[in-house]
Amino acid sequence: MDISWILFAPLYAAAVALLSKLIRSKPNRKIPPGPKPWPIIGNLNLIGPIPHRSFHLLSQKYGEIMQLKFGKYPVVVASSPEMARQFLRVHDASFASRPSLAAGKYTSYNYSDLVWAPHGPYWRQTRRIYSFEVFNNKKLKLYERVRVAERQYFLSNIRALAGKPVVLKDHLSRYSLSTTWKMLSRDEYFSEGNSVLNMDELHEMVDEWFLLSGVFNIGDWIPWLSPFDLQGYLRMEVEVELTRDCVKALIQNLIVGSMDTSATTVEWAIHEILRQPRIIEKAKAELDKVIGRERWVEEDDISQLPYLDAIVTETFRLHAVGTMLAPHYAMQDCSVAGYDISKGTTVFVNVWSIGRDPGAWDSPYEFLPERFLGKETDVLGSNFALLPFGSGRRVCPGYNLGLKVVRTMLANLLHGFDLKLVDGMMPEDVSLEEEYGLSTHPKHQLSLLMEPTLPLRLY
Ligand code: HEM
Repeated sequence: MDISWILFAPLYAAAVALLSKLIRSKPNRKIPPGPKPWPIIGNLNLIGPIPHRSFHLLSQKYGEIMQLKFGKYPVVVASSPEMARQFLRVHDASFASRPSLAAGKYTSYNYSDLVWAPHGPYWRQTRRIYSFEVFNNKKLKLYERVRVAERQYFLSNIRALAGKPVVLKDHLSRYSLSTTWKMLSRDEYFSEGNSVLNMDELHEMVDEWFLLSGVFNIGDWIPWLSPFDLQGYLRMEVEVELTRDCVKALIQNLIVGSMDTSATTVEWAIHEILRQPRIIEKAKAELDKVIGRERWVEEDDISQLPYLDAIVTETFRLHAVGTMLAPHYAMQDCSVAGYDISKGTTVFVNVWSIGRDPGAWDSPYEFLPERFLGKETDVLGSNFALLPFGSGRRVCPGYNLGLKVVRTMLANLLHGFDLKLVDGMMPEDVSLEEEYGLSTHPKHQLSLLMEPTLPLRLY
């Protein structure tokens, strides 16, 4: 009996499967260019510890829209203002969801927060609560006195440390957090000696949230590896014992949103201007002229301080804390700029690349606030070359508060203190190295001497 068919049976089966797959696959699909994926890992091997830089390098080869595979899942990266516009404005409705990554499951009570919630009725309702109950202009104005009181506490604390090196980051985070917390609860979230919450624990929680939310967890993309938790991220689950998950997740957003983003932006601004003392001199001259030496800078003064505002805008350009926004997710098949993007694709808008796009910016790698002087520059999502808060349906709902805090915090630090480097450090030694996360920080924290410059009764 001829039994050769037994040997060839697996081959026949494979050929039939391939044929039926080809028949089922959609004809003439045009996929964005990108590197060839490996079996199992796809292109994960190309992503280094600072993913926006890895994407940036790849985009130089494959272009402003490219497609990779993480495991077997498609990932598209937009790296130009026009591609950002395509995903966040032209096709916003198709890409306004989030992928179901481990970060959202473990840090945000099973996607119950606003950052990780998939697009749908729950997300819409929580967004409405944020917009009307927390961030509307009237409410923000009402709570200006809270921000002023917290600012005073922040500035006095720093003044008390005159002559000693100050790790500015800790004070900045504490100030941002206390501002939001008191607007929400009218309560002390911590106080020296009698603490409701321990600041170090809270810091740890926020740092973990941002780290976990930003990481590329291998188990997300190669699901059969997820039980092994190869990078150890899932073991780092945030340990806060609370019960009502949705409320907890939303409050958690307010805490992490306010504590890290504004403080990190100011931290980056200080790193950049310490490298160029002329910028500090120019900003101080403007503050002396407009504000004088007898008072602090108030929120309403900012429109009179174009140079200060230009420093903030330039910081957003080079150091948007969300270097790739939060990941977006295709809810349906969609054609973008002539390419077919499949339902289920994760989309990253590489704001880090866009801020350095030579087609959009002169001398893109130079920190040059002057480029914004005499121009109306939008940072809230209509200028796709500058997207620190994102754009479209998922634009940051806290931008109004974030902008107020960043601008006044930086203005008052420059107005009320001389910032001096310690340990013989020279301006050019100030590091711009990054530590990646959902918010990207300076890798090396700075210690500074902060000498008061206004009459002491003001502190
Ligand atoms: C300088 C300050 C801030 C910056 C640069 C910033 C930046 C961002 C970015 C880039 C996104 C993602 C947008 C996208 O995925 O397309 C975002 C979303 C978000 N931000 Fe902010 N943010 C800031 C302040 C705040 C504050 C103060 C809060 C709350 C207290 C906040 C709460 C949120 C929330 C809840 C989301 C998720 C929105 C959604 O997915 O629908 N942010 N932010």
